[in-house]
Amino acid sequence: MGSRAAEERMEKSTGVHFSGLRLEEDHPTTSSATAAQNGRGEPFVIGVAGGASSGKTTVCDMIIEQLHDQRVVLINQESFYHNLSEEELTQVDDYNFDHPDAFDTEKLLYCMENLKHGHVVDIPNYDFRANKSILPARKVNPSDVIILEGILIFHDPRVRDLMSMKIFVDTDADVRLARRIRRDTVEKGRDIGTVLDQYSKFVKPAFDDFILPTKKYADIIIPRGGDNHVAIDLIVQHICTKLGQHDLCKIYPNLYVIQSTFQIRGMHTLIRDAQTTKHDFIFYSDRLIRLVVEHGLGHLPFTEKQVITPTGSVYTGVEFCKRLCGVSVIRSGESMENALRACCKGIKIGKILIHREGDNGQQLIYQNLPKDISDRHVLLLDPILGTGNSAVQAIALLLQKGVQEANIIFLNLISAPQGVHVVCKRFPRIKIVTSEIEFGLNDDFRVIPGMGEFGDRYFGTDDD
Ligand SMILES: Nc1ncnc2c1ncn2[C@@H]1O[C@H](COP(=O)(O)OP(=O)(O)O)[C@@H](O)[C@H]1O
Ligand SMILES: Nc1ccn([C@@H]2O[C@H](COP(=O)(O)O)[C@@H](O)[C@H]2O)c(=O)n1
Ligand SMILES: [Mg+2]
Repeated sequence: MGSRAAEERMEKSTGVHFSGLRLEEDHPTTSSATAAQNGRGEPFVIGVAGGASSGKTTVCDMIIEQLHDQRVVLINQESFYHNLSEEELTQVDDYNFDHPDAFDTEKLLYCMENLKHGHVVDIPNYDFRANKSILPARKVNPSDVIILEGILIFHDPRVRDLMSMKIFVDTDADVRLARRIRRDTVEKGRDIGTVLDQYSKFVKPAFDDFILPTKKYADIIIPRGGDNHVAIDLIVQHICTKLGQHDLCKIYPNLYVIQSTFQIRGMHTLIRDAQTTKHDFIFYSDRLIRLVVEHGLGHLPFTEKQVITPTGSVYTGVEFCKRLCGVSVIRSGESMENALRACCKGIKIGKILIHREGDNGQQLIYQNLPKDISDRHVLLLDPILGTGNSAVQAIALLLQKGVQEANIIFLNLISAPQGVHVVCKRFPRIKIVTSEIEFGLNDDFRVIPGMGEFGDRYFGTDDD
């Protein structure tokens, strides 16, 4: 790809983003594409409803803290309170802030639509003391996870339809009232008489009439709010699983893309950068390869094993699968052998050389495989899955040698969707483990964005 084309691609795919957790003016940072932009699909939207002071914000903060390696943004329904007229402001005690009409839901939908399409949005900054929005608005960046929180966030079906997961925080009325009194007097500077009047006049009736009836829409009901660590752990686990799933994983259940973290994105950024030195390229490729290998090993069968610890106690664990070997596709695949040896002491590693003539004529040139390979689970090593043609040749050879299709785990650093389709359709029982799915292939059948000729960069045989 020419440098002009590369520049155009950069312009399209980057731009200034800010962590959704922070106000722009606090912590400007640059970050890379979000789920919506990197082809992983739309953001995962979570709705969190419940009575006022039930612990919604506390639960959201705990989820966000545990999702520390993901781009998450929290949007409060309270940001979309209608601004009161001067007259309403003079009689604010008669205003019902707990009725669905108190919110500008159209504006909320507009902001969500923009966020889902990858645009930065201005979210009003609501001031409870002034009973109105104040400037500056909060700049919110598109994120992988959007949490929508508010007493009536499940009321409007159009808002509910945005959500992939709905959580209702269920806390006793007396606890909610006690917390509200404390919060409104201490944080909002209100007197207790006003707080109690508002509660009996508006808050309690609205809870019964509008909030409680939306509990039926919840997928998960959390009793005890932020005290319920088990529920929060399970929610976080579920979100992580969903985020780790590339759309291709939904088509091919045997394709595993290791869950992206900022560390993994950082390593990919380095090895994909054409300016990265050979030393750094090897260092970060090795780190990523090790992760892929460890992940691949996790798909091997195991048997239960009990051992006695030095304290004389029984530890019930598992034993590694012993009938195992590696097979590297020469030459790039050899870069993965060290990581495999480091993880599996004394492992046998066979080799296959496939000559690439153009990109359709693949020819098997050389093979050196363990004699008893048919009895083994095989970790097939090739850092790049491009067209899938070499992979098909290599896998066909393994099957010819008697290896069970289900016993092959194909390990890649990066995989092009075309290669995944070719391999998974032809060999639906083999597993593919990869660290990132690429955009595709260019006219020369090279993976894009890719990282160039992996073998040349790793073994130092490129031009520089
Ligand atoms: N589990 C808890 N134990 C004690 N205090 C809590 C707990 N959860 C929330 N709070 C306090 O109650 C108040 C309301 O909680 P918050 O999470 O803001 O509720 P909501 O967002 O539903 O109005 C806050 O002052 C918060 O610190
Ligand atoms: N100016 C306002 C606006 C809203 N409220 C009350 O806030 C409650 C909702 O906020 P939560 O964090 O508890 O979800 C709701 O009960 C409103 O009555 C207010 O007091 N003043
Ligand atoms: Mg709140």
